[in-house]
Amino acid sequence: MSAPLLEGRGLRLSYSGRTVLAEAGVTLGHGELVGLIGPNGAGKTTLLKCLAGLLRADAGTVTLDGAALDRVPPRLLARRLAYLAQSTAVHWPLTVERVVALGRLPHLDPWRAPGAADATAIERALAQCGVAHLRERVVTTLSGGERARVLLARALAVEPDLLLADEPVAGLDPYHQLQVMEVLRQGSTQGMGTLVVLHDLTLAARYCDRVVLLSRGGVAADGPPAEVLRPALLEAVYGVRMLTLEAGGAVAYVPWERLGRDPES
Ligand SMILES: Nc1ncnc2c1ncn2[C@@H]1O[C@H](COP(=O)(O)OP(=O)(O)OP(=O)(O)O)[C@@H](O)[C@H]1O
Repeated sequence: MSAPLLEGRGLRLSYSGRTVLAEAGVTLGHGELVGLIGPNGAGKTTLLKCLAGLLRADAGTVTLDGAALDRVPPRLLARRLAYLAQSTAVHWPLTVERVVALGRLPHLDPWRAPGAADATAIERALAQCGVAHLRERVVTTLSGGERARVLLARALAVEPDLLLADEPVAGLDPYHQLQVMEVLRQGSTQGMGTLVVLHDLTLAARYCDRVVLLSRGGVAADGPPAEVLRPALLEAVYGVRMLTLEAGGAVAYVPWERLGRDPES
């Protein structure tokens, strides 16, 4: 059997003696769209950073196509893996088009100017994220939701095999939440493996092939959305009773009632 596209196993990480990741593990296959969910502070960003090679765990392994991630040459890794951070802060006053073009940097070398393939990737990413009309705008002047979509476009312009996206729909209006999830879904049909941090369980249920529920730094459940998003499990992990609304074979999850103290505190 071939190795998964990305695999993290037994990842442990502590800050000042406080456990943030406790034997966390996740796999991601080619063409899979996997939702990473869990309460604030559960360790989702930390896990994503470990999987991206941005943070070294105290123990455990991360492999890309079966090879240790830290052995993959940085330039090759930058071509294959795109990481979309939770923060949408941008400090450089570049135009939107230039920001998205930065996604092509791993594919260029000092002796080759950007070519047709680069231009195509940039145009496609601008269009997919609905920001082509903003191309001449300076990115620091954009609204939060506009900026978030520009940063996703930069990640997609890489044309990576693997996208690790930390809350790409945070701060987006309903139209653009659906647009972004559709873009991720489309990426999957073209073979891109995506691990996406989400707080919206309805989006996770509707778009993801699989959902990984993180709680207190460990994986509480990993499986198809219908198996993971069970009322009793959600109550235990989130400390919230969810209303579930079923319509046309889909399930919507509405946070309804807090059941006690914050389960991560
Ligand atoms: N550099 C750090 N030093 C100390 N503690 C940290 C550090 N980075 C993260 N933490 C702690 O680790 C825990 C997990 O943080 P992380 O950002 O991974 O959570 P998360 O699941 O992504 O949360 P959220 O949903 O709020 O984004 C939190 O309790 C956080 O306070």
